[in-house]
Amino acid sequence: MSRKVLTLVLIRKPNEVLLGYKKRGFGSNKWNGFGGKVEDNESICEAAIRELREESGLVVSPANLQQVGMINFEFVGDPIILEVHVFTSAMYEGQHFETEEMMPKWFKLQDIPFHEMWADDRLWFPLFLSGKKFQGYFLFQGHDVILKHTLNTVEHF
Ligand SMILES: Nc1[nH]c(=O)nc2c1ncn2[C@H]1C[C@H](O)[C@@H](COP(=O)(O)OP(=O)(O)OP(=O)(O)O)O1
Repeated sequence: MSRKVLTLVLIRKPNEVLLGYKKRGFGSNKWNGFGGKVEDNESICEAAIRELREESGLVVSPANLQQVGMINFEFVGDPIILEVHVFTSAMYEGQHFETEEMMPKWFKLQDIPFHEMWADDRLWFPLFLSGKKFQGYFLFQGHDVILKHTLNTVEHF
């Protein structure tokens, strides 16, 4: 088993969250946070900020970026574990814009499109939205079916 470290950033307003419709690549045709692979020359926080900027146009400073989750994903038949570090910020600069990869859109919290998101999101978003920190593990069969999972709140990372 080897690991790939990835980031996922969810920008919040009091009653809304910014999601992006992924137009290509892994998880395409789903609404998701912004993120991607951590490169060799950068920290996980630096990668989170860079991927957010590249995919949405928004800029967040390191001081405003808060880690809220850490999730390991395993896919049946794939020896690579995805270690996804989930961050949030309520402070950002810039205007979001559509990129080749993502179409950003604000969603009211009661209108989050879980039926068009990764199946795990429905399980951990409530923790994230209520300000809790969490750690999870999800075993997927294909991209839609969760065979097994664990999800726990944690005090800090
Ligand atoms: N089950 C899951 N639930 C979820 O909410 N986000 C997931 C997820 N599995 C992966 N992600 C996130 C992590 C990361 O932000 C993104 C995938 O990373 P990337 O955008 O780098 O993938 P790509 O294959 O598009 O890479 P590039 O071609 O390098 O852009 O999806």
